[in-house]
Amino acid sequence: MAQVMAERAATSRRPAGASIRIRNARKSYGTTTVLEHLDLDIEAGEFVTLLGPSGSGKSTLLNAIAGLENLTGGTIEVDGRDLTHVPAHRRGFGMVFQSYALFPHLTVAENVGYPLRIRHLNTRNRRARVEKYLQLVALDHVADRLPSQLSGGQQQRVSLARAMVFEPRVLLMDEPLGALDRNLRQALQFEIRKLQLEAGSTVIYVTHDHDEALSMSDKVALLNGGRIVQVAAPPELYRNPRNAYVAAAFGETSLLECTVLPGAGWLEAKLAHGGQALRLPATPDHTCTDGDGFLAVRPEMAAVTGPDDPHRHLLGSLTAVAFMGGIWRCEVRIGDETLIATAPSGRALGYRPGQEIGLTLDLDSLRLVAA
Ligand SMILES: Nc1ncnc2c1ncn2[C@@H]1O[C@H](COP(=O)(O)OP(=O)(O)OP(=O)(O)O)[C@@H](O)[C@H]1O
Repeated sequence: MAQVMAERAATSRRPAGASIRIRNARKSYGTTTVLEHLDLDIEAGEFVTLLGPSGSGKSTLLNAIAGLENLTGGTIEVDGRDLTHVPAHRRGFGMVFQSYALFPHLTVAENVGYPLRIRHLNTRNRRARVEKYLQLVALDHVADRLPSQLSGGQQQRVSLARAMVFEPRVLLMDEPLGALDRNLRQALQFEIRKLQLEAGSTVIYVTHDHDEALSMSDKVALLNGGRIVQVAAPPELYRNPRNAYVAAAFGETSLLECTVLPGAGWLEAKLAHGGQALRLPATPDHTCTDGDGFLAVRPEMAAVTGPDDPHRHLLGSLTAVAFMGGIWRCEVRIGDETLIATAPSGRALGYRPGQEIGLTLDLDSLRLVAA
């Protein structure tokens, strides 16, 4: 009962995450422009990932939100308050970096308690809070060790607990799992998301790992060259990419060059290589509705069949086959381009590389995208 009441009390004083509104953010170093006219809206309690290739401006944007970098122009509002010129230490955000940045001479518990000490929390409350967060990251059994006596994954969990212990409204993370091996990354991805949902904080998370972004986030902002190309929930980004860059950024996609001709209720995609054509339902999800673009095909949208199948949509030549457990992964040549298709692996494929095959396509899911 006491436990339930304590948990209720903790819940009732739990701070909700803050909302963040970035408008027309710009950053230049001399003549080099790093962020350009960037807008981003983050709702309270959202987990938003900044994803993009090296040099696309992810860290610069995160550091500007943290107050560690000054913008050249634009504004950052947090819960409606303009924080653009407020220094980092006054923003009260938690931060986690790839390098754990723990104090080497302090124990795990002292490291986690540090943000509370500088906020002058009394010893009793400090102890209780440190214990709670060490339990949350499953490290209460190593509270008295020094960071050097921990593994990399454990050290990163300490820095996570230290960033969360003062229950910040905003938690900023810059590639926090970048130095860890794959298995540990996956375990910690799950843990971070669980902790964030529990605490209700707003998280902005930088990564260049697409799978990490898709699996953890409420929303992903995909950056390229200092601009946000598309920001949306992961299923939306996956299903309805705005252009070929976004389509290629998530999962495997075959992009076939085509020319689009609009019709009444349909769009015709004339493939640039091989001379075949395809009619798709004209929905608002296509971003190329007239002229040159790409037909974006995910492997699960294209199934291999016989060349004489009356339901086939395209013809191609099978060039390679791989057994992937649940499916056969098939590389199919169409003109000069390659399309990845699948076939169920419950039975023999029945076709060998070099053979002509047919493809049936999920026409409702295919997208015609701008370059
Ligand atoms: N102090 C600086 N002076 C000049 N250019 C800089 C400076 N800091 C960053 N840049 C440039 O700004 C661009 C964006 O850098 P940023 O670190 O934000 O990219 P990123 O997407 O986080 O990349 P990565 O994934 O490699 O960390 C890069 O081209 C970088 O060279």
